[in-house]
Amino acid sequence: MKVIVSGIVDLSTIDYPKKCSAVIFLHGCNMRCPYCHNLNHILGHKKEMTVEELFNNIDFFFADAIVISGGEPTLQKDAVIEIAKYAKEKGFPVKIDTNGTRPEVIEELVKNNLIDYVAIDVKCKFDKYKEFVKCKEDGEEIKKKILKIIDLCKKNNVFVECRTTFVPMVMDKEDIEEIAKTVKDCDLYAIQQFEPKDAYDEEFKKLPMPKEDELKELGKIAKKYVDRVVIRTINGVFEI
Ligand SMILES: C[S@@+](CC[C@H](N)C(=O)[O-])C[C@H]1O[C@@H](n2cnc3c(N)ncnc32)[C@H](O)[C@@H]1O
Ligand code: SF4
Repeated sequence: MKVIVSGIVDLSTIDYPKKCSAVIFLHGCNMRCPYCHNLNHILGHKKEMTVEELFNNIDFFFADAIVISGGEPTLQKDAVIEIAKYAKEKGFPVKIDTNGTRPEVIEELVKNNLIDYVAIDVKCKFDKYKEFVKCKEDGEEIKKKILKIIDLCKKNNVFVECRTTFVPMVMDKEDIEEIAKTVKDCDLYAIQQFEPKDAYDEEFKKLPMPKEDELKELGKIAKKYVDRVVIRTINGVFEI
């Protein structure tokens, strides 16, 4: 089988907490998040290869873990499973970044011991979802799917992070409060600093980057509900 890849990063120190990872960006996405800094690249680049060819393209000199990201990697179910199997056979821990819309793919990974870390993006308050990210599911469906993934991971001892990229002017503390209440059972909730430079929607390139202090205040709100909260900024990761 062939994997449709948009890019590979041989070494990242930020994509897998506390590890140096190689990141595989799979092509395609079922959302159109206006703030997304990857989507233009993902949609514009496409290369088909086998999993073996993919791994031969990665320089493993420093990396000690694999991150499967994108785009939305779960859209390529068989590819994700094969990549995870290949990585596990080579002894690498595997993390997947997902928007949460394909719990069945995460279930297959979890049930077959092919995944160590699941990071689920929770985009905004659930009643704003459809309009904000242009997905086909409504907010309630998305919420059920996200909760199913959290439950699966918790029951099978797979680390599960939820995270929100905070975009000023279009989100506020109510978004964070509702999300944190909903995902309270996850192992970690991260609030990420929006970087406007490469946003998919031109209008979002004009929005400001949220200040660290603002994110810390939001982190305190989230902390009322979730045991472990961090904020991720261009200056690093801060525990709340
Ligand atoms: C590009 S997504 C790919 C994985 C998956 N589709 C998802 O949405 O989680 C990976 C991460 O990048 C974050 N991200 C996207 N655009 C960003 C931006 N402009 N600034 C900061 N983080 C951003 C997302 O919120 C997500 O946590
Ligand atoms: S942030 Fe993730 S879900 Fe949203 S458009 Fe980008 S790749 Fe797709």
